[in-house]
Amino acid sequence: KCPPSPPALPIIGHIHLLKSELPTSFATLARKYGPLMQIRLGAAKFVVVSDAKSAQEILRTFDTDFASKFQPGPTNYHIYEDSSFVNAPYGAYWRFMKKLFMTKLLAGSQLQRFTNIGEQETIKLIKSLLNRSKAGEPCDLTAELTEVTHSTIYKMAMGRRYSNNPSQNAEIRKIIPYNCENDDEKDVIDILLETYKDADAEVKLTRDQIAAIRWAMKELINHPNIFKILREEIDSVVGNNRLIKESDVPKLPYLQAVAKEILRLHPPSPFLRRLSNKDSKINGFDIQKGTRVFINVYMLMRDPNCYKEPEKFMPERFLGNCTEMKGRDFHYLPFGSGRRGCPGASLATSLLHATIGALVQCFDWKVKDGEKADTEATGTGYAGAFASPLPCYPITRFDPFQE
Ligand code: HEM
Repeated sequence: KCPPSPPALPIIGHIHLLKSELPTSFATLARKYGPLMQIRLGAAKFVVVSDAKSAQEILRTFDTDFASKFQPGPTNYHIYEDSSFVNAPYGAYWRFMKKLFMTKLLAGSQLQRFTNIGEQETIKLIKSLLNRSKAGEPCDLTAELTEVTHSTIYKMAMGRRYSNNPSQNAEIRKIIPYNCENDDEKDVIDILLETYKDADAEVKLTRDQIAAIRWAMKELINHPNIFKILREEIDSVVGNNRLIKESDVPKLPYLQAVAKEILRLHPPSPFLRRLSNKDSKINGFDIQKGTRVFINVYMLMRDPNCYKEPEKFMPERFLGNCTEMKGRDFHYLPFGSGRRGCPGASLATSLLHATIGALVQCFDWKVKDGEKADTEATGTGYAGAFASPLPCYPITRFDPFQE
């Protein structure tokens, strides 16, 4: 019993049924063809999952059987195909990297070091925006955030060897040796260097982080009432003589709710990708070994049976006991779930809190050429909204560095 499929055309399959925004196109088809459907894009076949029950079966009950990922593009053109941790097949290499991430890179003092780097970079961002504000200049917030995120990732990867000179960083990247072809000969350093040179990981991490902050600022500019509540909360906890810090966050539930709501409404990765390692049955349908699966988390996180007025930006839904979310883990998946879930989730959220908090604490925001920040829908293609420019004016309201 195979999942149903919309009528296909020869050669192109279902491409003609899709608009440029893939998550919403798949959602429209799923409403007609059901929570599990087969889609063919040219020669490539996929199963698209659109309900929490099937997602739970894949990500929890049969997690190991679906623990590999397929490459989103043609693999022949993937330069770092063999070294990518983000896309690595489930196996010894992935397990080794995962362990390294969880026990060394994203644990204990390293995690604290990353959080400190995040805080230093936020200070740099605020200082740069204060200068813009003083000069009465507009800024492209996306460009500023890109700069900060790149520099954060380089500092995390290179530690003390990182320099403040951008051209030197480019040089460092060029000279890192990368000639170990044979998997058996790789040592820890080779693998770490590969991870560092992993274009997928770097692009993805940079893109996700920037997309989330950019969406947060757009929604906050367009919802002055929510902006005001958030600022009042920050003022009441942090006071008015210093910049917000990561350690303030536990006392800032509204800030946490804003970040959660941003990731619900605008997940930087609207799809999770899985590749089945063996034949299985999901939600009553047969899924063959080798099937490529897209889980449409964009749709799950806008399910009207789970969220009241799902299209609206309402951080309140994540406050208090959060009854809306009880037992609904598989309706909230901005960081994925299971073995392949995002190991950087807590670091990412803590960077998100610090940056959004500081931007709200220090500035009023005006959008160039008009009242509202344009909130284009999901962004085109497979990925979430890419980092398009966000031109706006920061108006200094509080300068934590004033003597
Ligand atoms: C707002 C920021 C971020 C978002 C929304 C995000 C989201 C995601 C998502 C959805 C996945 C796929 C999960 C799945 O398939 O179940 C993922 C994987 C991953 N993320 Fe993140 N991420 C973010 C930031 C970070 C950061 C800061 C790091 C590292 C420091 C990180 C490291 C990774 C890695 C290594 C994987 C691949 C894990 C694997 O395949 O086993 N992410 N992320």
